[in-house]
Amino acid sequence: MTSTTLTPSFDEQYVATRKVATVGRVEISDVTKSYGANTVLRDVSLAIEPGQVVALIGPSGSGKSTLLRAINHLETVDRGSVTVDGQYIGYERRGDTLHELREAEILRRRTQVGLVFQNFNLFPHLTAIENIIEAPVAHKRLTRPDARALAEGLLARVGLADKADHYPRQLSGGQQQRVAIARALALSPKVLLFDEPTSALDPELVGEVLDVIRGLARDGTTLVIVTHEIGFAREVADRIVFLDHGEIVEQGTPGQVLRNARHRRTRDFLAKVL
Ligand SMILES: Nc1ncnc2c1ncn2[C@@H]1O[C@H](COP(=O)(O)OP(=O)(O)OP(=O)(O)O)[C@@H](O)[C@H]1O
Repeated sequence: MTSTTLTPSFDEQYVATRKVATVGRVEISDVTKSYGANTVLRDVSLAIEPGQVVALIGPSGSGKSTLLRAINHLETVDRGSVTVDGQYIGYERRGDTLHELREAEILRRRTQVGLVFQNFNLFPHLTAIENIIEAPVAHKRLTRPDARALAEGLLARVGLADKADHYPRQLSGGQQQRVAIARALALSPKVLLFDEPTSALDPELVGEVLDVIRGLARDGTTLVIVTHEIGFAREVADRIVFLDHGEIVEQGTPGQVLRNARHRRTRDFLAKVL
């Protein structure tokens, strides 16, 4: 009898180096959302396991950002629900019905889910380190000295220890985005959402932000990334979800979706972007 040693694919080797996560399970159940007559999400269901990295891809206007924002209740939905480790961010269940929580409680629960925007959203009048300090002081009741120590560690983690006292205008786009990621991490979120984190960057600055995201994936953070960077999605994601007209048309490993798409809509989209 002969035996064959299978060489693990790049994807398998990459996933094998990742830490095992136990928190950060996201469950999206039958989510439907309309703006007036425009239905932008239709019965979307998706379960994301702790530590999984999911890339959401799809044409402009397909509902990717809306779905991302529904995860941390920045967007309310018309039907369906989203939970993180079994907890609603915006609601509590009483009997058979969901009741929206008060703003203060929503903000408290939302700290479990960080969101990094395309345009960084840093406060221009605060330095890099001050931008990071504010969030844990406001939302985690950390003292300023403790928040500063945390922020210094996070700046080092994103490779910006020497830029702590720079204002956003003194930083490149890639550096600003790394400060925004450090700020999101300051609340120790279970899940990090990225809305096209590299699309506002000059091409030569994209790599440094992608490196930070790769590091987060290795550390076992649950990541949901809306991206037009199909190459990056292929490399970092465990699962690619293709959304079109508010529906999940297809999902699977990068190999399944990008090389062997089953649906014509997926193939047509990929033919345009690849
Ligand atoms: N606040 C809003 N009010 C009305 N319509 C909205 C609002 N936000 C989004 N939409 C509409 O919802 C649809 C989905 O938008 P969404 O931003 O989720 O798509 P997307 O896939 O992220 O697009 P893109 O790749 O261009 O960012 C679009 O038709 C958009 O015009």
